[in-house]
Amino acid sequence: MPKVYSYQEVAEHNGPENYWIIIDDKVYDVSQFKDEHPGGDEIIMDLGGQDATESFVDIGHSDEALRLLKDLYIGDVDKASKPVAVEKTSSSDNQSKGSGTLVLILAIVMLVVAYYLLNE
Ligand code: HEM
Repeated sequence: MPKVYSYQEVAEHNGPENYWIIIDDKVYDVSQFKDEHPGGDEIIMDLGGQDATESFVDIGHSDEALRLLKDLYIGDVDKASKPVAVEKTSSSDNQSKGSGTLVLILAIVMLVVAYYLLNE
């Protein structure tokens, strides 16, 4: 019998020591694998403690990736338990960083346009 974990238990493994993710109602311990992930560790850490089925499928991972999953499998998710929101501070940091860059680019574009208009 595979071990069964509640969404709450999985959500508690969202780093920095341990990262578990859910794909197709199965729980995978990706704490070590994240460092070897060809798609980068950041993406895995962002999804730590959460259901990553959609992201995993969207990428169109190869059969090799599916084979790797078998070694990381630790149990099933208890579907009777309630999905919980995982607190993520890093992704909101990234967002503000992203918009800061956008503002900088816009400012440079405006300066260049102003320069050309003034020199006409
Ligand atoms: C434990 C789960 C995962 C395993 C075993 C895994 C494995 C792999 C492997 C083997 C590759 C190389 C390309 C391939 O063989 O398909 C790959 C690439 C990649 N993975 Fe994952 N992956 C996992 C989870 C995820 C998740 C949750 C995401 C979230 C979006 C993700 C995003 C990516 C991306 C962006 C690439 C790079 C694709 C490219 O540059 O061609 N992976 N992964």
